[in-house]
Amino acid sequence: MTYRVLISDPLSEDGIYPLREADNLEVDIITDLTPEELVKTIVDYDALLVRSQTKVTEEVIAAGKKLKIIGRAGVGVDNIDLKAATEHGVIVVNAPDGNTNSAAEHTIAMLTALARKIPQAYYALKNKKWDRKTYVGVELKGKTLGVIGLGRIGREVALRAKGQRMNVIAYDPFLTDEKAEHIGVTKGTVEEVVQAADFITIHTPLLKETKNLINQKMFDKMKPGVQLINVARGGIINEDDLYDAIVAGKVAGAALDVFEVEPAVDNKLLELPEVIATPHLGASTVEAQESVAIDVSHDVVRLFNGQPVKNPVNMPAVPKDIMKKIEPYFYLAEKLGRFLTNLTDEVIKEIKISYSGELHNVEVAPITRNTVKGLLKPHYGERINDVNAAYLAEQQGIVINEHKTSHPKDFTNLIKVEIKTDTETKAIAGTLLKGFGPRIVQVEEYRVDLVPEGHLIYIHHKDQPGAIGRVGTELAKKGINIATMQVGRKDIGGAAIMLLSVDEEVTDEELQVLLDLKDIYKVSAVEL
Ligand SMILES: NC(=O)C1=CN([C@@H]2O[C@H](COP(=O)(O)OP(=O)(O)OC[C@H]3O[C@@H](n4cnc5c(N)ncnc54)[C@H](O)[C@@H]3O)[C@@H](O)[C@H]2O)C=CC1
Ligand SMILES: O=C(O)C(=O)COP(=O)(O)O
Repeated sequence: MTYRVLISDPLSEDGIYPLREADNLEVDIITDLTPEELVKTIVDYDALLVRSQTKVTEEVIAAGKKLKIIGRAGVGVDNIDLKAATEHGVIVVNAPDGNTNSAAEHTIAMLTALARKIPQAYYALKNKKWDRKTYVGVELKGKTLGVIGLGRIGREVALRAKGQRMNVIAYDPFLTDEKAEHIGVTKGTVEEVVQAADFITIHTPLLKETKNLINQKMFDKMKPGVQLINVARGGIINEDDLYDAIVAGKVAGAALDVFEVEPAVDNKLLELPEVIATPHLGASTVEAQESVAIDVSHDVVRLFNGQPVKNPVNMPAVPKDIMKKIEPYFYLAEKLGRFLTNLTDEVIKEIKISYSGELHNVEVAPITRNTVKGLLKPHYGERINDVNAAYLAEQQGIVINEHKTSHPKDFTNLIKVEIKTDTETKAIAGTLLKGFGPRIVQVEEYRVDLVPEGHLIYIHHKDQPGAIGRVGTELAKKGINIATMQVGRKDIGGAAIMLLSVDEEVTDEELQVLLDLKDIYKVSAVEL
């Protein structure tokens, strides 16, 4: 099978070699598409690779009926509708490490240029003005840099600023005292940071919580003459409030790489002499572009080779060593879910999954996702996958509960799945037998030993002589071959089950014939 990859923003040709080398991928580079053109074009593609220009809206994602992965060759995914991607089962990956260094270096370049008014002086000189009075700057040494967002880039900026002999104070909700000490920064609240700083640099993602984080109220708390740098995202600093603070003389300067609306050619901030700017160049180095393109390309190749991706954004990443331990359970988990679908006709309210034995101390969320996927597949078909399984369950109001216990009675590992409706609870359990593969070992309250695959007929009957024989005879009459058979009962002469695996799918009419037999209460076909 060949998958088609659309690259809609300029990516490094040297960085996309993993895509070019893959036998199962066909790559098209079509940049500068209008939103309408993208909606039309995406229909034919299985993967979309972008930078920050392409807006991957819900409309684009919904139009991409074949779309399985969106790769962001960079960090910020605010140009991608993550909710829509998750809902449509499209995995989003990014390249979180590839441009850290370049963005940090660009921030320091902006900081230095701002302090020494280099762009303004350059512009004057190019216009034949030799002006040594207007462009007097300030030293960085001994000044305080406030860093808001001490993630990958913020940390690198802090370390470099210390090299300039600056004091660094930082705010990040995940900054611990130990980490602050290790990096050599003072930890503060966001208010403390803006109050203490001579220069403030922003390195958070653009989120609902960070939009307009730096607003009029914050400017009021800042030192007079403060200068700001934004190489993160437009909109984190409120542009109107920044404009007013500069005009009022509170803010002495701002260095902006990013803007609320890009391209930012008509932005009023650019009219102010105190504002220096670059057109979103933080990640624009040969090295960063090659690195981010390689990272997303590898993830696309991984996905289409059935391997787990390394940098998922809309699904938790699972380390390789853990994935190795849990991946063998995915098939079993999906089959347990699939089987359970047949056990109730009522609305499922809760799925409880209990993991025991070897599974009690590993990350089981991916196994849970496979169980939920199997359970909901009859309702969603191929639309459901690892990315959206939990989301779709949540949309249906189904509560998912995971439990872990260390000691299963008879198995080294056991996955027990129970579904609860308003009136009943149905259970199934399975294990992975070393050297033999997956087995279903419990269906409802019956012990079984069943390979979870193929066509099954699941029968509830009364434990009476002749019941099993009648079923066998009837199937023989129809020319249906029984490959394996499991029986289980509660008490002699009481409720019992038969689980027959047959060589072909049975029709509703054939099931009805079985249901009409004496002592047979319920018959269903289970396709695993
Ligand atoms: N101008 C450019 O070309 C580039 C811009 N960026 C932007 O920089 C951002 C940061 O990149 P990385 O450092 O790689 O990401 P990261 O994920 O390593 O770090 C972001 C940090 O922000 C923190 N944070 C989240 N909410 C916060 C809040 N309300 N206040 C303070 N901190 C908060 C997080 O805890 C995290 O530590 C990206 O999201 C992207 O938008 C990234 C690369 C290049
Ligand atoms: O990685 C990021 O978040 C960036 O902002 C870089 O954007 P770009 O890929 O240069 O359009």
